[in-house]
Amino acid sequence: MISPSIRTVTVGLDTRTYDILIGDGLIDRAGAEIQARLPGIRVAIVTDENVAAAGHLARLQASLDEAGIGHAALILPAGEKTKSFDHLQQTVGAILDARLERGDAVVALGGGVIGDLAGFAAGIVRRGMQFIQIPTSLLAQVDSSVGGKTGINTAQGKNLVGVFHQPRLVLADTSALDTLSEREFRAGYAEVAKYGLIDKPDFFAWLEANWRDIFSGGSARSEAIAASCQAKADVVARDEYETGNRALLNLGHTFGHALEAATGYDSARLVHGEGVAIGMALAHRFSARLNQASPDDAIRVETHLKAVGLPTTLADVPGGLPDAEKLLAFIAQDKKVSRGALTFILTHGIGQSFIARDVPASEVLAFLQDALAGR
Ligand SMILES: NC(=O)c1ccc[n+]([C@@H]2O[C@H](COP(=O)([O-])OP(=O)(O)OC[C@H]3O[C@@H](n4cnc5c(N)ncnc54)[C@H](O)[C@@H]3O)[C@@H](O)[C@H]2O)c1
Ligand SMILES: O=C(O)C(=O)C[C@@H](O)[C@H](O)[C@H](O)COP(=O)(O)O
Ligand SMILES: [Zn+2]
Repeated sequence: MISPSIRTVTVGLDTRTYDILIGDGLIDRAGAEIQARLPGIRVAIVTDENVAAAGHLARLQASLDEAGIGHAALILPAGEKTKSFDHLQQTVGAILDARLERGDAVVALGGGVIGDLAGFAAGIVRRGMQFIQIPTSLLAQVDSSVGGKTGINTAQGKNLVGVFHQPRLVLADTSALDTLSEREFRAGYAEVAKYGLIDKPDFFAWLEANWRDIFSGGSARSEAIAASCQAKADVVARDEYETGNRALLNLGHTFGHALEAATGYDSARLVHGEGVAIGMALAHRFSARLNQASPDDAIRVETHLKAVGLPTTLADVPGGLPDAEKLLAFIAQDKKVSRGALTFILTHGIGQSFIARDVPASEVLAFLQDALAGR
């Protein structure tokens, strides 16, 4: 069934092993791909207004009809604020109203917001339903659809409520990216660059040379998506529940998540990938300040992120930020905090990240004060 133009990356998790299929036109083949793996199921599609308006919902529904798969759909507002208790309740209600059984599937058709929310609902309705990811943003295709982290935000911080719940299948239709805005494509690129900065210096150098081809939809685009999925699959297969090195995937997120919370999850001001871009630039600068890395590496990271049009400093966040103490309070809610001690992903250089436990809050505070003052 799988054509040669479709790439497959496998996430190896014993009996819960699943495939990520990457290629053009997969939404139109979704019905057949689902029927082949989960015969006889019905599905609840969860999507958002932008994705539906771009025609992807209709394509998916037509494909499900063709395969004889019964379906219901819930269309939610677009944007980070949708990852909320209110929308979780609405999603759970819609799945139950559609009378889906435990063996039926929730299908997330959209970006990471829809994937995280719908995945959480799938993880808790009837104590765990089947879950299928059809990611339509670059960020979701390279990161959020893989690995089983699901959840919602609260006023206290990002992703503070959720469950691990792996999908049974990921269908990354690269043609869906043609309707994505440039801003959102750029934001997703931050997570692509992240894999290079974590432990793949050659991949980062390749991105520096090839990012234009990735942005213009050339062959480098699907290559970058597959490489990113492979990088994430390798980490998840070794450490599904983040008891160790999976935390490296959080590079840039300790600062980035605090910024998202501090801006009230207002997607007009800051989206996740932009927060991650600023967070990665800060993590490299903070590492240099703590004499862990050369300042030249921090400059190299910032130069590349700026070249693609991503924000890299606190001053790049429109509308102003709270003071350093308040930002530190959000950081103190991070899920990597252990017995009160802050954990950061720091680096010894490009592709040499490491988990730093017990980072003194006083160092973080002084760094944030300087960063807010533009020093
Ligand atoms: N679970 C994980 O492992 C993981 C990993 C990374 C990020 N995340 C989460 O993912 C979220 C960010 O994901 P995102 O950047 O995809 O945001 P998103 O879901 O808000 O999507 C970005 C925007 O693009 C629109 N969109 C998506 N696909 C489209 C398409 N094909 N055509 C037109 N418009 C389209 C959406 O409507 C939205 O406005 C954050 O909440 C973040 O915390 C989770
Ligand atoms: O999958 C992971 O593990 C990641 O950390 C990937 C991140 O890009 C993603 O944003 C994730 O949701 C952050 O995880 P969290 O545990 O800090 O909420
Ligand atoms: Zn992320």
